[in-house]
Amino acid sequence: MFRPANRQLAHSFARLSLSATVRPAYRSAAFARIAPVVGVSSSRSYSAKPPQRPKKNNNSGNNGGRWEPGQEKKDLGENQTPPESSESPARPLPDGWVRLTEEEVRHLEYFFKNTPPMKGSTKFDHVFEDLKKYGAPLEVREMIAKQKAGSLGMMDGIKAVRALSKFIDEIPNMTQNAQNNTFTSNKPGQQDNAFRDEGKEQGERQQQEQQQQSQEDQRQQQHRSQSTGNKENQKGGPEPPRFDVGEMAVGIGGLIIFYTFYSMFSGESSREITWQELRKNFLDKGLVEKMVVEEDRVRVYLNREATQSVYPDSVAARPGFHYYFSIGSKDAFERRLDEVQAELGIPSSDRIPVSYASPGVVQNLLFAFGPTLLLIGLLGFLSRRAGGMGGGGGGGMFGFGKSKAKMFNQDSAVKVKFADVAGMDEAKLEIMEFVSFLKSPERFQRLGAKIPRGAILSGPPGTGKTLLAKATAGESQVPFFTVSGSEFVEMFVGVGASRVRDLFSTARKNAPCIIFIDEIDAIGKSRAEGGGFRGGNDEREATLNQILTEMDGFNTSEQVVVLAGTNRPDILDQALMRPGRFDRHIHVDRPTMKGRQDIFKVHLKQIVTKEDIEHLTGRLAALTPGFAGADIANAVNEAALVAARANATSVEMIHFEQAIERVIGGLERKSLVLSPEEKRTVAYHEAGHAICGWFFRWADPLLKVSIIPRGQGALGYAQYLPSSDAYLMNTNQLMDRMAMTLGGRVSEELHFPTVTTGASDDFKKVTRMATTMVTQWGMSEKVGPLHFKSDENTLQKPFAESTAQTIDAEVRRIVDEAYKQCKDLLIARKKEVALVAEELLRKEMLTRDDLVRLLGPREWPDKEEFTKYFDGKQGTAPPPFPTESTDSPNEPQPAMFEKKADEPPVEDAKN
Ligand SMILES: Nc1ncnc2c1ncn2[C@@H]1O[C@H](COP(=O)(O)OP(=O)(O)OP(=O)(O)O)[C@@H](O)[C@H]1O
Repeated sequence: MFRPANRQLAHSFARLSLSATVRPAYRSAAFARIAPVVGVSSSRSYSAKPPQRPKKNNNSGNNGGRWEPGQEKKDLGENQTPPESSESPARPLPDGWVRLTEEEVRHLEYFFKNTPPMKGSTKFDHVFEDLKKYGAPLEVREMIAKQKAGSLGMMDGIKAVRALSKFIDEIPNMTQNAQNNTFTSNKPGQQDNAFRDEGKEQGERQQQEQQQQSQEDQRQQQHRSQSTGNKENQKGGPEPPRFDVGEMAVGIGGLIIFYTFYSMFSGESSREITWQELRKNFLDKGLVEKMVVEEDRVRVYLNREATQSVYPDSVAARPGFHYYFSIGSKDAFERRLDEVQAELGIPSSDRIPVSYASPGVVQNLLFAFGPTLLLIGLLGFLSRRAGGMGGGGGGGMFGFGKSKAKMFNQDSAVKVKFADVAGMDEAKLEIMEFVSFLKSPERFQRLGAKIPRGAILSGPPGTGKTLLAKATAGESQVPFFTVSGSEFVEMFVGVGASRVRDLFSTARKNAPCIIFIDEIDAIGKSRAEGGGFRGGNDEREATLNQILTEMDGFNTSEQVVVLAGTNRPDILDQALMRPGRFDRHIHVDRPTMKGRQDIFKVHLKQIVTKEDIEHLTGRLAALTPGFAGADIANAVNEAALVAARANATSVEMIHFEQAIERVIGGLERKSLVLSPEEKRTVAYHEAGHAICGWFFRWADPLLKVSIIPRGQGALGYAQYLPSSDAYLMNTNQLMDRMAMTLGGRVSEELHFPTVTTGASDDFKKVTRMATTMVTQWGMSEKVGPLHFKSDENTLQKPFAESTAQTIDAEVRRIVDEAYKQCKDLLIARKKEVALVAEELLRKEMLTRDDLVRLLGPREWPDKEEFTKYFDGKQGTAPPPFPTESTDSPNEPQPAMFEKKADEPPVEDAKN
């Protein structure tokens, strides 16, 4: 009767078996765990027959009664079902089971009893009995055959255990049916009464045995029967058949594991010997069972049982062990063996069988082509990885070919929406089309419209190109891949292209989705650029070509939108911009006054402030012409930090103004101490700028003038409110601006015996402005309406030498005119300059109100936003917008400083 406890045991044993066969390192540990389990079944009381002795050869009387090789074969063919004894008539077996031959069982038994650590043990005797009577899975027979051939592997053991565990799984059915006195086979509908018959038969036999056995055995038997919980027994009925299928399976499982494990890992499995040793030790004593010739050597298989009796402690008798010796030629070996056998008087019918192992076709082919195939495979693998030549990138060597794009999807969601992007209504409108395409493509396809492939977002840094792309993904609710153009560039050729392939293939898998390539100019530069100075650009070109190919590869229904951001659309390859690739070109400019106000509103949402938002944002927007969205975000955050530093409960106007001042001019340099003479020079220099700004009609209205050093190298500055949204400037405005810029130096000339280096940056601006007027804006009569593109990277000038001279002369003329205009004013207003300079020396910083107090109201009407937000009632002092500065002699000008000074027209002049 199968006991649930045993079933559990059997299952755990099957699991344990697998791990034991798979991990040889745990050999002893596994065995230690197996042994107690096996020990459970050893308490059964089957009668164990003593191990059979090797049969003597009765056919040949001339060999001294030694063991005759081939005897077993003759008596009992290998793998041949033994003739059933009268005790055990043929009975059906479970599916997939075979009845082992006597020789096979004996082989197993011998293995057990001669392999440490089970040497001499009789604990498994009942298992061998079971094997004889009930058979075993076919896999066990195959294992035995392989072990004999020396090719038993781990998989054979695993297969056998699997077959057994399949059988174990069926045990509950058998147990159930056994209670109803029937066992069912695996096949539905087919009755298999193998174990029922076996059980009955065994029960009867055991009852007979029990009568013959000693009293003590009987008591032990009864005790055991009781402990199995047999119901009939408890009821006091007749002794039932004591057959326990689960217990038997556990026993066979243990046997399989032991057999596989120790066959494979029981130390030395072969040893070379000489022909002389073979002859003296084994041939002469008749211990050789067979020989197998393999190429240039011969395996010798000894009859183990005979060898064991002759050499009890030798390794030669160990299961799975064999000797081998080398041969010069097969003919010579056969001749020699014949001679020896003739000498020993062995009749030709009993001679040692010799077989020839042929390596087989596959093995031959492998030997011939294996190394070459391996080499080709290795090279293919490496080149595939290095160049990422496989479809979809394939990873690249050490992962180089994999795209580094970051992916955002619904989970790691892009939370940005169009509402978070302010001040670029037209750009939003344009890109909105992509959203509707991604959301409802059928609307477009129905009318036969081709879907736009992508768009280039161009514009100055920080204007919100990335933000806009993210918002597009956020609105469309699709995955968003973002990658920077520079991430495609690597030192290995082909990696960029591979990454592009990988990116697009991932995107296709995640369609509909958006790819955003930031700084596309890193790879998308015009291939014609660079003229004769090219070199090392092949990798970049290959990457660009790959992008072009991938974009061509989209079919119109593929919902992958490619957006790209750049600050330099002018240098992009024209192939990128053609229809069918980046169809749309969306320019995102610096925000207008209204745009800045909206952006301030977006960022002020997270700020605690009690100010009136409408007025606050208007004033801040007016103070920050030329600011990009990123500058605004930075200024707002800076204001909150300033307020926190001052322990304020809310961020106030003063904090915003200080923050803007800091963003524009940099940190105050309190550590920079100027001498009184230097300070005086700076004061007169700045006063010169301030007076020009106050009295020239077309100059920008002054907001603030200061002589506190800030940032890198600015010793003082005058700040104006430029005509922020003016995109056109006339000659008058340009001349006034140039004259105002020269005001610092002219003032120094007028008030000091010598001049300083402080006006260097002013000269640079004036020269650039004048040059642009002559060469690009057609503001010189002599040069005329011509545009000469100035490119500092090219050595050739786009004009003749004579034109160059004319340009030089015209630039000089314009600057001279501005200088004269400035000098005339400052001579006329020398007293006012001194007035402002002395006040500046006293207070270090003057506001517009101070100037009104010192100079009277400005003669020219102020701009509307100026009067609206700077009426002197709000705020302490207008923050700086440094348009003019006094340079320190040695230090470079801050880039920010210069840039703001020329907004917006001179920015164009750079091109
Ligand atoms: N129009 C805007 N509305 C709101 N915030 C903005 C806007 N433009 C920029 N910002 C802020 O500036 C930050 C930086 O902007 P973003 O990275 O999009 O600029 P970009 O144009 O892509 O810059 P770059 O050319 O240097 O890559 C944004 O995270 C956002 O906080």
